[in-house]
This record gives sequence, structure tokens and C-alpha cells, in this order.
Amino acid sequence: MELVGRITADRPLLVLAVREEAQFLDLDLPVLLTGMGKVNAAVALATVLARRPHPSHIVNLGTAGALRPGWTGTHVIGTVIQHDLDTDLLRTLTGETYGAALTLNADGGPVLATGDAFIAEEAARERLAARADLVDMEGYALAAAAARADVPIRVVKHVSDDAGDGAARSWRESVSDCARVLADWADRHLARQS
Ligand SMILES: C[C@H]1O[C@@H](n2cnc3c(N)ncnc32)[C@H](O)[C@@H]1O
Repeated sequence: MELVGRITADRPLLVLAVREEAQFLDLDLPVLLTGMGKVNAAVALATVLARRPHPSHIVNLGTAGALRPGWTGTHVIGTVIQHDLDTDLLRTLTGETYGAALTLNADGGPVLATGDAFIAEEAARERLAARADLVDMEGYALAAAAARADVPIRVVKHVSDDAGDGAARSWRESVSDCARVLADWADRHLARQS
């Protein structure tokens, strides 16, 4: 993990998985690079939020696979789920619900499924499409860490691939363009600080 800049109570903290996605950001805001995957994301954000001050809010910018044909562009996520936690089985073992869906936006919005796998196969894409619109590897973990610390979070994902057979190549080839779009989104939506 890498934290660039200083967290202050009056500014958001930008959180991205990897440098490739963050390369064109040029706002004067603190940026946390977590590394890929749920563990890296949760540990990095929880570590930073264990200190004070807390940021005014958190904005997770990143790439995601589209689970539905024709889904492109940038999406502000409404709900996050965890697609690789065996919630039903754990309920039969303990009676507890682990990994319940987290609502990020009361007005709705796309469902993002987070798990520790890069989805690049038709069968997996189709299975996830029954429950979600987009797939990534960090969103739910960040939302859970933010909720635990009582810090609001926005999750913003730009589609880099179709989570199908050529997805890995699409990600590599498109990540730079995605980073530009995410930097533009940040410019337009997050107040520039002097
Ligand atoms: C590979 C990086 O980009 C995101 N990402 C982009 N496309 C996908 C996909 N098809 N499956 C899973 N994660 C994806 C993840 O969040 C990870 O950080």
C-alpha cells in the first residue's frame, strides 16, 4: 500500500487499487493505492482509517468488468455485494449473515460484485450477471472498511473489459484510457483544492 499526500478532515481521500489506474490524477488530494484484491483493499483502508484525522469522505475510483452486454462508461455504484463469500453456507453453520449487501446510494444505481478473482470467462460472467451489473476485486472490501469507520464512501467504476474470454487482454490494453477517464471524472466531480 502507498499513501501519497496528507489526509485532512476537509478533503476526500481517493482510493485506487494500482498506479496504472491513478496515473493521470492531478488533483491536490491524498491518494491511497491499496494493491489488488479484497485483503489488500481492506487492510490498506483500515490501516489509514485507524489514524486521525479521517477524510471528509472516500472516493474509490477503479476499473471493472461489465457483466451485461453493452455496459460501458463510468458508473457510480448503488450497491456492493461479495460474490465469493459463502454467505448461505455460513448462515447454516452459525445463524449469522456474513457479507450482506451494502447500499451506498439510497437513490439506486448499479450493483457491483467484488471477489478475489479476475473474471475472464463466459460461464463465470453469466453466473455473476444473475446478481450484479459490474465486477471488481476491491469495492466491497473498501465499502466495508469505510462503513466500520463511519466514513461515507462513493464507489466509481469505469468499464475496462467485458469479463469474458478476452478480458485480461482488454484490461491491459484499456487501463491507460480508463485512467484518463477516471481522472476527468475526479476533476469534474471533486472540488479542486488549492
Ligand atoms: C484487475 C483490476 O481491475 C478490476 N477489474 C477490472 N476488470 C475486472 C474483471 N473482469 N474481473 C475482476 N476485476 C476486474 C479489479 O478491481 C482489479 O483491481
